[in-house]
Order: sequence, then C-alpha cells, then structure tokens
Amino acid sequence: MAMTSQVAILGAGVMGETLLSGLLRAGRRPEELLITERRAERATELRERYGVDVVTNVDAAAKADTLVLVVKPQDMPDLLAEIAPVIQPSQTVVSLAAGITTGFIESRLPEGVAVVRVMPNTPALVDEGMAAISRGAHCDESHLVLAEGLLAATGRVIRVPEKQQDAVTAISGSGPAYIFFVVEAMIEAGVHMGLPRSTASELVVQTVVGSAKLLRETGEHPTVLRERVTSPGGTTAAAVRELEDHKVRAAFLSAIEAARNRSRALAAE
Ligand SMILES: NC(=O)C1=CN([C@@H]2O[C@H](COP(=O)(O)OP(=O)(O)OC[C@H]3O[C@@H](n4cnc5c(N)ncnc54)[C@H](O)[C@@H]3O)[C@@H](O)[C@H]2O)C=CC1
Ligand SMILES: O=C(O)[C@@H]1CCC=N1
Repeated sequence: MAMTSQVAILGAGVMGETLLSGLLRAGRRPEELLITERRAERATELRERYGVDVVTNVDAAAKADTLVLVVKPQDMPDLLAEIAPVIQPSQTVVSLAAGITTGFIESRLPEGVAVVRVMPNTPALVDEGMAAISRGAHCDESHLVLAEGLLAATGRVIRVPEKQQDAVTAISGSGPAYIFFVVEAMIEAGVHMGLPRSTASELVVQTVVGSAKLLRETGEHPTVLRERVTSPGGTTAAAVRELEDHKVRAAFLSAIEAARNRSRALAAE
C-alpha cells in the first residue's frame, strides 16, 4: 500500500528536473515530492537546489502513490525490473519516455497497475510546455486526471490515442529542437551580413516569440499570416522562393518522419 500522497520522479535529468521545478512553481511542497537519480553528484545538486529528498528507486516505488518514470528509453527495462517487486496495483505509473509503450511497461509490472504514457517538451521549463497523454490498459478517468494535473503545472495537456504518440513525439516532443535550429540559422545569417551577434539574436528571438503569439492570438492559418508579410515583388517573396528552391518544406517532412520512425524503433529496441 502507498503510505503517502507523494509523487516520485525517477530519473532527474533534463526532463525530470523540468517537471520537478514546474510542480514546485505550481505550489507542490518539497515534502510531497521524491526524486531518484543514478548520478550521485546530480542527486546532490538537485537536493540542494530544490530541497527535495533523494531516495532509491525501490524506496520511491514503496512510498509514492505516483511514480513518474523519466529515464532514457534504453534505461527503462532495468528501472522496471528494479521497481516491479515492490509496486502495487493501487499506484499509478506515468512514463515520459519516448517510444516506450504502455503495453511494454505493463508487461514488466504486476498485473493491474495503471500506466499513463506522456510526451512532454522542454518549454515546460517556462510553463509553456505541450504534453500529450495516453491511457494504458488499466487506466480509468481518475488516472488520466491525475496525469493531467501533474503536466498542467508546466503548460498545456491534451489526450491522444496511444497509436498517435510516435507522431506526437516527432512534432511537439522534438519540435523545440527544430525551432532552435531555425533560430540558429537566422542568427548566423544576421552575423554573415555584419550584424553584431547580440543584435541578431535579439531580433530573431523576439521575432519567433511574436510570431508564435500572433498564431495563438489570431487563430489565423500560418499561410494567411505568411501572406500578410509577403509584399508582391518584395523581400519576403525573394526569401520564400529560396526556401522552396532548397526544398526546406520537404526537408521538414522528412525530418519529422525520421523522428517518428526513430520513436517506433525505440520501442523495438
Ligand atoms: N529532453 C526532452 O526534450 C524530452 C525527453 N523526453 C523523455 O524523457 C526521458 C528523459 O530524457 P532526458 O531528461 O532528456 O534525459 P537525461 O539523460 O537528461 O535524464 C535521464 C536521467 O535518468 C537518470 N537515470 C538513468 N537510469 C536511472 C535509474 N535506473 N535510476 C535513477 N536514475 C536513472 C540519469 O542519470 C539521468 O540523469 C527520456 O525517456 C526521453 O525520451 C520526452 C520528451 C522530451
Ligand atoms: O530526442 C528524444 O529522444 C527525446 C524525445 C523527444 C525529445 N527528446
């Protein structure tokens, strides 16, 4: 039986810390949270920074009602083997690992444990995260609501059928990296044209933030917004023609399909 209403975050790397800090910002007390972390130095750093207890995986699985698994997909089998002997069907498992199915996790835990699969993203660190959640075989509404409560601390949450999770991973899970890639390229272009790096950086970052806000607040289709920037015979038309000539749109389609395929392959590994 779980003894408290604690949430344990198992694996406190980039995404584990993002969730931990988000829960604390959203008003959870450090005593309600536990973390586990294989790297001792990292564990000490997080305990000092956030005032949360660091425990072993077995202790976390014995104590917490909700276990949030945030290790790399490759580390998941070992972690599941470690917690399986102590976990009870009254506990809820929430997995943030790319490519790992609820069926895989269920098959390695005692019969009846509710598993929720989540794909978050790193803008959660500034409360602008996008998370998609899917139910496992033993989940009811209360488990989904519980997972939504955790993820809503750091941004938006939607529910998707699990078969869509590989595509979700490729779009919003990896998505911030594509945007940062574009930002890097735009800053580099500014520097090539002689702008100071700091000027180029400020211009690009605010342009990305402003464009995102315009999309969100107007609800307009991106094509409409792009057409508004594109004066006939003007500068934008010249640039967009180059993007089309370099098949940038096709490159995005291929890149995102590669991410989707990699998510599928992680499950097989
Ligand atoms: N970084 C991202 O943007 C996103 C990551 N994810 C998923 O989140 C998971 C974690 O990713 P990151 O945080 O980026 O990786 P990371 O490598 O930064 O963090 C994983 C942490 O788990 C620890 N760890 C590994 N095995 C452990 C064990 N048995 N017990 C305790 N701690 C253990 C590692 O020492 C490390 O600190 C992955 O499954 C990934 O697919 C999902 C969406 C976005
Ligand atoms: O690159 C990865 O595998 C993880 C999943 C989504 C974002 N980062």
